[in-house]
Amino acid sequence: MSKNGFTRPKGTGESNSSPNLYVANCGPAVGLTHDAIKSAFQIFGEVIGVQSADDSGVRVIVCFAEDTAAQAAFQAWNEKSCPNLAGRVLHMRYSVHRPQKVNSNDSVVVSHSERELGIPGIHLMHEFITLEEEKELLKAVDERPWKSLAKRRVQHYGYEFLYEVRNVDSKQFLGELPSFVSHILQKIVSFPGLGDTSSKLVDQLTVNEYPCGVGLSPHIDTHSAFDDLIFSLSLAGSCIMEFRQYTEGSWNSPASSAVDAEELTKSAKPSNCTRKAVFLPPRSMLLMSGEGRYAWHHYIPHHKVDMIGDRSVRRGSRRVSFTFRKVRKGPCQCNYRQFCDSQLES
Ligand SMILES: O=C(O)CCC(=O)C(=O)O
Ligand SMILES: [Fe+2]
Repeated sequence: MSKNGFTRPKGTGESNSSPNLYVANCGPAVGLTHDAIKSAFQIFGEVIGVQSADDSGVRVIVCFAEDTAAQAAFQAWNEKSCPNLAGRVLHMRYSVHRPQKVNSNDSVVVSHSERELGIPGIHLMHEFITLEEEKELLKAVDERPWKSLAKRRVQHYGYEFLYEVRNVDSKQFLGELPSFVSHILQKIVSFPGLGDTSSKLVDQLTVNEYPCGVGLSPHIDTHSAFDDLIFSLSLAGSCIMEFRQYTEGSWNSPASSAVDAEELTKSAKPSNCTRKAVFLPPRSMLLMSGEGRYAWHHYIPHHKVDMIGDRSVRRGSRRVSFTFRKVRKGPCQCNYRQFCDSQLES
């Protein structure tokens, strides 16, 4: 079963009837975008969509509207050098969609883009880094010591994040962010639409490594701890991130303790909140700012399989995130007092 819930039908050969083709040796990692693949396959009939079959970047699922179009493509291009796709030899199989069972009570519409999500201040950029850069970042952190929490491992740079108080000790500077993230810092500075704010000069990095099925409790990053902009880069595996706007929330609800208090909120069924979610693929950069950063809780569900519409997406063996923030000097003066520890406690 691929991570999208597509699988090879029983039996072999061209007798199989399915509008979906699993196509190997083809994908963004070899310079073929999903759009380019879609237009190439469209000569056989309407293509509903092209999606990654897994995180490799070289295997895709091409979904046609009609079985006959998939058969025509299979006959013409399977195991042949394909002139419309840079002469690559494509390896194909028919594939069918078998959604996996998940808890439907938990369902929330999952968006693929910031526009669909529609939360002010939340931005998502796909393919923020290349596959090569992703590999190098993972190698760099895997060569450094991890600190084990109850269910995941972390590394902190710049300033240590103290989970008990959900804050940093701003007097304990650990040093500049490591050189292996220098090119990321440059890209952050030129993230579109940021303007001239000093909060893009991030100085704190938390690296989280989540094993498959581990998530993160709903929380708002403490206002008094960090400036307006929070950047989170996803590596290795995907997940969905849910955003919750509580009507009667406060800065530390619904979980009154640390971000790592997974058990506390694991079973909490939200009744008094608006929920939205976005899919975070590997190499994407999420920016939380403004209302999305200050007034919405963010949450990674504790699932091995995320439901995206009627598709099930199995999480990889791990997801590693790099969260970049700027430690706040002085109290937060945001317009979201209800969620602001600086303004409630002063
Ligand atoms: O893993 C992520 O993308 C988010 C991490 C996060 O929200 C946090 O460390 O506060
Ligand atoms: Fe967070």
